[in-house]
Amino acid sequence: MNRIIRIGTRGSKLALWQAYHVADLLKAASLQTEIVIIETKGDKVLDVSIAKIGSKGVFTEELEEQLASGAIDIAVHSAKDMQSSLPEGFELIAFTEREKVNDIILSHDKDIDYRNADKPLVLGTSSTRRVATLKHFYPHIQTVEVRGNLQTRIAKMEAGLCDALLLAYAGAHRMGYDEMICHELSLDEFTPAVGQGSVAIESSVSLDPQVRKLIQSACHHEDTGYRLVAERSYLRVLEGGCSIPVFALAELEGSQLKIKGGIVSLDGQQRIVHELTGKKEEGVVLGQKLAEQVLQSGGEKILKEIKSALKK
Ligand SMILES: NCc1[nH]cc(CCC(=O)O)c1CC(=O)O
Repeated sequence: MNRIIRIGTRGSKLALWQAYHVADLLKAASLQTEIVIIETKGDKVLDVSIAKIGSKGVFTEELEEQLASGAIDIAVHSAKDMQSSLPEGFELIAFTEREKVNDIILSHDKDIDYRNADKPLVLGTSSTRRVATLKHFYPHIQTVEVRGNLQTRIAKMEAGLCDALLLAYAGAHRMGYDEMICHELSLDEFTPAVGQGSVAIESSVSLDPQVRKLIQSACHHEDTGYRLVAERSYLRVLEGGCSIPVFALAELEGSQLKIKGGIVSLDGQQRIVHELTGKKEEGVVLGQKLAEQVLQSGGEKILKEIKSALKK
């Protein structure tokens, strides 16, 4: 095909890494690509916490305008940052192969020992899931909010704001900071955010079906797809924006899909987790069932408390 696939992306280093990753996958399938950088509202308002501007679409709206006008064919995002329901007229057409899903602790100090309650530790993070999870399992750890891209966060840590950062492995790895990773956290305690570690490709529903198919066969990783469909179905029921500490991880065991997910209260006092297994093709239903179990066993009350706390 002679047509150039135009890839829209934000301009941050992580976003560009992801866009070039997708471009590489397309090129490997002999498709031509062009990268178009688009600034979003989320990139402009760096000093306000995302939980406060209202997370809905702050990093995606401008990209969607360009998708709708046909100026770009696809938009590339961290799958984790995508709302569970997209605005009408848009869809996720592919998920790239997921890498390690764990959260990690990143620091220059190799002696960080987060399990030792006698050793004071300040961790930088801006994820409510990570803060609440720390409060639950490691209440001795102090946290401080650190926003901005990874490079900015590391600079703030180096300036003394915190001893270490709590981040996704995927982002640290993509940005080339593997050597600063001092701990990989357990998936049972730090169950990741929905979609963590995969890159999502979004298009307008009116994208030429032939182009859509070519992009999917070049970029979509089937097993990752099964996992993310289930996790995103879970998230959709809980209406969890990125400011709500919900988590879910689906894993394949042969043709079976096992999904574990839950919610943790902001103060870390309550953490509800359930697990379900079913056929990998039934991810949507599994995710919904899991969400219902979590809601019925106390999750609903936690969710209400969180929503009213965030409004203040
Ligand atoms: N919330 C921001 C964000 N969105 C995607 C990643 C990393 C890549 C990924 O998790 O897929 C990160 C950084 C982080 O959570 O540490």
